[in-house]
Amino acid sequence: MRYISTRGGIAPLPFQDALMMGLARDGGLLVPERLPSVSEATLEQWQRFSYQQLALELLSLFIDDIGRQTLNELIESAYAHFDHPQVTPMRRQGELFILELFHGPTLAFKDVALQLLGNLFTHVLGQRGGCMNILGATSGDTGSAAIAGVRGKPGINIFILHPHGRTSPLQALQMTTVLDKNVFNIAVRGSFDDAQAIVKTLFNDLAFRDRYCLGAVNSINWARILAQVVYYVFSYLKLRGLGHRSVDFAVPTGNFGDIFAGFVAKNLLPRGCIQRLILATNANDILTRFVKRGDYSRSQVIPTSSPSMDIQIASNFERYLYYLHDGDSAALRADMEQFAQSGCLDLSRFRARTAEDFRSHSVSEDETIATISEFYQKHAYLLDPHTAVGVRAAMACREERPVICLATAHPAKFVASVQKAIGREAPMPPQLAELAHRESRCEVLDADVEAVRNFVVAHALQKPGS
Ligand SMILES: Cc1ncc(COP(=O)(O)O)c(C=O)c1O
Ligand SMILES: N[C@@H](CCOP(=O)(O)O)C(=O)O
Repeated sequence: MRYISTRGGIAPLPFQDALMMGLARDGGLLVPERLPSVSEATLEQWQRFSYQQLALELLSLFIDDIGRQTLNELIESAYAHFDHPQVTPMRRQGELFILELFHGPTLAFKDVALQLLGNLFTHVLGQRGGCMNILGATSGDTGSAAIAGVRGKPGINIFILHPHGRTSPLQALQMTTVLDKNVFNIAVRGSFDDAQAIVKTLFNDLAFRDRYCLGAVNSINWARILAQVVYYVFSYLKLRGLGHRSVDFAVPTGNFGDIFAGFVAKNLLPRGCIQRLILATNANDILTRFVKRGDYSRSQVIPTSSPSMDIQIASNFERYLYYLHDGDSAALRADMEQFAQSGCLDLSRFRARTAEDFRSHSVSEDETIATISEFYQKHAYLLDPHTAVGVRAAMACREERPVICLATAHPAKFVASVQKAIGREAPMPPQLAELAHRESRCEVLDADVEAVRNFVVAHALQKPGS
């Protein structure tokens, strides 16, 4: 399998090069040259596979430059520290199925991909030699999961930008209390969009990128999307085993990475297995407006109780737009340029196609808290605010099929919202309870490219001989 850029400006690459490139060198995002498809007969064979076995089969469809045995070892070790044998267990709660994606070390769905990504980076660096400086932006969860995936690994430094004071306090501590020498946290005075823009600007400075061997952990990296496809297929197979041939997924959405993995899974499986993706947003509803009206126009980021989704410019939207344009990179480039200049696009001409893929609903703050509270009263099951946004959207958009709701984070990470909803805190897992007593380290900088660049230069690993 080869990878190409949405913007059409690079020669096709094998997987390992795509992994190391992260953001395409022409400013676009890498996508596979073609999407493979999985037959009914293959699905029958996969029906009883463990999470790890299924991951090996699915990843092998997209990775042909890492030997099968090595890939198997990387997968096994990635999921060895999850606290549930099924990695992503699913529970029925009333009419909904809750897919728990928070059983990894940092208690959010990001661990599923980032534990594997850390292993893949180490494997490729081990073969090629050299070093890597990871540069990423987080609104709360990618940061700690990426840090957990690479802390202490030789040949890798990691620089993570988060919006100062806009994550939950525990999310910030999960990052800043990691004191390994290769970990650097930067709190930028601004929003997640500001942080993500700084990261992209530095990646698009090709001389800087090459000199400092920048690597990407955000979902701009295709490997992130790929690893996330697995839990869609795994959970679909579970419901298929119960006699459900067709399902919908409800996905709380910010940067459009998770739901894009769902789009890949939908297209990989036989037609109709995944019928619709329910795209759930909080008050930052640009993507809901896109699905409902084709209106893709950005506004100010609004802080909410689901802070990891406080995003207006969803980086992976470019990948979906590329498919809407049927792979026409020139048309995609024109749209991306127009959006960069004006902050809006009229995509209403795609509404019929978009409706085949998505339903969407935007959830208010009051509804988010009420959903946590009502769900707890009804099922004695605690949702985190992001998952609550997805559950509320599922209830608003569901049709006659079962809906699998992605539970993207553990509720204990969001103390204030849970307290507001049920009048007390969620039981605290030990890895969170101890954080408040730990030493922490973080650099606070203005949301300014040069300030971040200088910080990275001062702390980056250098290529041998440079
Ligand atoms: C807990 C949680 N839920 C949902 C999301 C949204 O996922 P995505 O950005 O892939 O759309 C995020 C952030 O990515 C998150 O951290
Ligand atoms: N919500 C995310 C934002 C970054 O998204 P990513 O999937 O592109 O890494 C976070 O928690 O940081």
